[in-house]
Amino acid sequence: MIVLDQVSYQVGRLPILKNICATIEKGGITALVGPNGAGKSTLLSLMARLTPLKAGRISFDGINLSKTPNSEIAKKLAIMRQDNSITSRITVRELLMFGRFPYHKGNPGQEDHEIVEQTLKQFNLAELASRFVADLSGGQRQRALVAMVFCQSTDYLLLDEPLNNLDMFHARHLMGLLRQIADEYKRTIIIVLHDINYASAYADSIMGMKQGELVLHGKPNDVITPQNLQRLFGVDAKIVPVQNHKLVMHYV
Ligand SMILES: Nc1ncnc2c1ncn2[C@@H]1O[C@H](COP(=O)(O)OP(=O)(O)OP(=O)(O)O)[C@@H](O)[C@H]1O
Repeated sequence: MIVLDQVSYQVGRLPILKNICATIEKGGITALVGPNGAGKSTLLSLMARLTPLKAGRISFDGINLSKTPNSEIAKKLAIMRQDNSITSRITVRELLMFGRFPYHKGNPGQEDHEIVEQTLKQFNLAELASRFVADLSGGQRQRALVAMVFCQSTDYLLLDEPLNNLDMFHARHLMGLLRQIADEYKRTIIIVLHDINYASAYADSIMGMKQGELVLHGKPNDVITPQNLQRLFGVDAKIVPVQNHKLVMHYV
């Protein structure tokens, strides 16, 4: 369980996050949605301790994030950030093995190799395993980065817009895979999504942020309403039920 307790953040005098309080249950997928600049990436970055927390408290399974050594955090949570340019000449397979670093400390064993090979298959990356990450297309690189995060075998996976650059097939494949990871491997996934329909179709809960505030938090079918779409995005759109999910027809 993740507890966000009165989390605030400001840059200079500019408030970026305002008193965020939330409890995210263990297991399942939580989608973080909201307009550009709402503070989603900042919140994820604070949760991963990439940005130091200055106000409030964040805990994972009762462990206070601010008071835990990096080596312990690295086995508890893994993050894929939005800005993930990789310039060094490493292959996809090496990237995944890098994700295992908190366990093998530079000396991978049989289990590390098995996990990497299995993950390459799971993420449809076997054919790209020997390619340099820097030479991949944006979407291929994105998939490799999510696979690296998965390889870290952490309870919590924080993913900032992993569907960026993915085509229809790979976006759907990745969301299906994340669903499987949550269900079968009992991992907890917090994912920033811009497409609310993927949140509706694959997430267990949605947190909606706007102007640094958490304005809604609940099950997709409860929070996807015309009023909330208007409040969050300023959009009037028809909502259509499809296979028990509410899909937002915001294209027309
Ligand atoms: N270091 C910084 N200095 C100044 N402003 C910042 C800084 N980091 C973030 N901000 C501002 O904080 C706000 C929230 O940014 P953040 O990237 O968290 O939003 P987001 O919801 O992830 O947006 P997007 O959907 O566009 O990726 C934005 O207005 C951004 O300009």
